Amino acid sequence: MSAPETLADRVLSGDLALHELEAHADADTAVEARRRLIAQETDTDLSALGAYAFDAGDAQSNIENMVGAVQIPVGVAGPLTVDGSSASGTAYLPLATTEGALVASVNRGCSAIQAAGGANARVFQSKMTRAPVFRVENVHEAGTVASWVRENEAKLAAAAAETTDHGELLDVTPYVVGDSVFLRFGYDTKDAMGMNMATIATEAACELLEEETPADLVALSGNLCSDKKPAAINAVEGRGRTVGADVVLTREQVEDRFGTTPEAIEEANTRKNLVGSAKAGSLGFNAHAANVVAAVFLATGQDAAQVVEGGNAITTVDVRGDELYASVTIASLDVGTVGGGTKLPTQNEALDILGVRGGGDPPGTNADAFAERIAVGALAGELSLLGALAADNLASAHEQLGR
Ligand SMILES: CC(C)(COP(=O)([O-])OP(=O)([O-])OC[C@H]1O[C@@H](n2cnc3c(N)ncnc32)[C@H](O)[C@@H]1OP(=O)([O-])[O-])[C@@H](O)C(=O)NCCC(=O)NCCSC(=O)C[C@@](C)(O)CC(=O)[O-]
Ligand SMILES: NC(=O)C1=CN([C@@H]2O[C@H](COP(=O)(O)OP(=O)(O)OC[C@H]3O[C@@H](n4cnc5c(N)ncnc54)[C@H](OP(=O)(O)O)[C@@H]3O)[C@@H](O)[C@H]2O)C=CC1
Repeated sequence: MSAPETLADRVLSGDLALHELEAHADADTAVEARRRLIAQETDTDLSALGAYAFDAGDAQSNIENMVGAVQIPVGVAGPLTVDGSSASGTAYLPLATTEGALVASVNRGCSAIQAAGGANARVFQSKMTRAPVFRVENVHEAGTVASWVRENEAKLAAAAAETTDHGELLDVTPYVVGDSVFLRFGYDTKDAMGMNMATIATEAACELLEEETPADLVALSGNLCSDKKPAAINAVEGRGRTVGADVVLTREQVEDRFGTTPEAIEEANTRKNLVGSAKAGSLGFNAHAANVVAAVFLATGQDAAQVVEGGNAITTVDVRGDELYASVTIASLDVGTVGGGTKLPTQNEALDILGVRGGGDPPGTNADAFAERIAVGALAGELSLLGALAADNLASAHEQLGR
């Protein structure tokens, strides 16, 4: 095994490629060699990047050309009691962020929800999607392929099942545009977010489809999935977990926690989250659901690019007599408690705070509980920010805490 300096010199001399270092040293030495080289080449001090708290070998399936790790401060909001289909009881919410005032705000929302005895939450659908695109001759052939798919879903499911123990093909929906056929495959991926699982399973199903029909696969992802892009299909049909949360607060709780009235919060929600979002052509009819989604995703090893879909949320607020009803429904929350970045040690610990590390019993229940806790966290964030806007103290809060 070579020392980091020797390895770095071999890369500089052209003897080794930058990405080949792990084949010539243990993972931590390879990372150190690469960091030295980049520091030298860029004349920088990268010692903070090198101060990370896990073995580089643990991250080998998560990163290539590793030079270190960035650290994001993690705070907690809560306690927060959830009555869900899988989540039950009280837990804290780990939030990784650099936006001052965010944790304080979510914490304030949590304290209001706690005063009300907790929030309800429910996963309505769990379906990760992958939508390949096929070339056909013309619309007649497109019709033939779509019909074959509708009649042979069981065969496609069997082909997909060959590739995974946990994944299950739920449905396949054909969409035709001229000589292109898109098939939106939807899978129950249990506790995995499921994007690798669904992609591998869909490839197997596509091989069968190409054997049995005139369709030619052009791309295994044809963007109707729709992964990591703002898309109405996810907002309408859902993707990953579709999950809702709601709570009823008394007038006293609203006044005590937010210094404003139920009527003022309702008006802020209507004019901002509903009318303002409609005028903006927004897909998300909420204030900042993505703030909570992003902070929990970073803390727990979710795929950060899928925050795009996690922002597909609608917040409703209604005065009911002398009480305030508030809800958040997230259409496409892509979460897992196994796989991807969830297995890294710090991310594992964050999942432990929520009590959802690893596979659930039965499978799928941990990721369901996780989704429900995120939805309630988003509700806490919505209530607090709407409260701050209604009481006109958003700017002053960020002057005090956020700078
Ligand atoms: C900042 C507060 C919470 C002050 O709120 P406050 O009511 O003035 O403060 P308070 O001292 O009376 O404390 C009330 C509660 O807030 C919490 N709290 C208070 N301070 C802390 C703290 N240091 N650490 C942890 N928790 C804290 C805590 O729960 C506390 O209760 P207690 O425990 O004392 O009984 C409030 O003004 C607020 O929430 N403002 C809104 C800020 C916000 O939501 N920012 C989110 C980011 S904005 C953004 O990114 C999106 C945006 C705005 O662009 C989207 C859009 O277009 O709408
Ligand atoms: N390939 C792509 O196109 C994309 C990939 N990604 C990346 O994909 C990764 C996430 O993919 P994902 O498939 O979730 O994870 P992994 O690829 O890490 O696979 C997780 C595997 O865990 C196994 N498993 C064990 N216990 C359970 C359980 N209780 N529930 C479900 N599965 C279980 C499953 O094996 P088995 O299947 O054998 O049952 C599953 O396939 C992330 O790193 C993400 O960044 C993101 C977007 C696109």
